Amino acid sequence: MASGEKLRLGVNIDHVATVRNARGSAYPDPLRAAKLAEAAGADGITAHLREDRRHISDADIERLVQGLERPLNFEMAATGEMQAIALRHKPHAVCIVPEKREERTTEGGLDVAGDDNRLADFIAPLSAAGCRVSLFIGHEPRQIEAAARIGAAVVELHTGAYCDFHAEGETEKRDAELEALKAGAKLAQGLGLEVHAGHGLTFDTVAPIAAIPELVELNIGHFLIAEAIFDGLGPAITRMRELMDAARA
Ligand SMILES: CC(=O)[C@@H](O)[C@H](O)COP(=O)(O)O
Ligand SMILES: NCC(=O)COP(=O)(O)O
Repeated sequence: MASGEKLRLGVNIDHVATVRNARGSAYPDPLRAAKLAEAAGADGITAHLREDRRHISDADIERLVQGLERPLNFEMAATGEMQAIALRHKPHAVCIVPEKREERTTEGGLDVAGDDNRLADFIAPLSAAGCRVSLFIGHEPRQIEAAARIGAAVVELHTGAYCDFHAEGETEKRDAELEALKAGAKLAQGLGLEVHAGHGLTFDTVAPIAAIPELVELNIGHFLIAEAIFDGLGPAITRMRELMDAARA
């Protein structure tokens, strides 16, 4: 990141759709939340169209593509169905995420090193269509090296374990995870990858991650939507922005 350039905040609006779907109602509307997030300073909007459609729907993606001012980061599994949807909409960014049917949330990163030929073939048409392809991975060097080898433009490092250790009071494990994320970010940037991070970040955990100088973008969702219940989405995003900027200052 060039000095003075701000760390971007991508706001993930998946869990607006989770609340909507809990009652099968038409509200709350993820596009309305996304526009509010843009007005509050989000640099982009992230939405994960899961194969089981548990939150974001195909119609949500359609409306986000039509209605957003800022770039859409479209998260999806590496399946033919999702590739066709991405190629139809050509969002600014496509982030490939591993999915397990029964998981509560995205548990780990992609095994790029173990699936490199298939993933190389999978991302090639997306890159050719002008989408900035990102791979959601752990901080292990072999995964980062494989991401660079297969031609991804971006890696997003999974911060879930760091956040979980923090919540559980496992400070030694949290700090070890943070060090590994720092090393991973450095390695990825050295290999020419743009480096993002996200998953599970909160007001309490964001600063040490935002301070990692190689990071260009954080994607944050579940906590911001939860916090919006108490303070509103705009103020929650403003506060997150302040914490990110302070960590960079
Ligand atoms: C890939 C990622 O970290 C986000 O998409 C996050 O997982 C939100 O979606 P879920 O809560 O469905 O996992
Ligand atoms: N890719 C991570 C993301 O979009 C947000 O994850 P979370 O903050 O909802 O856990």
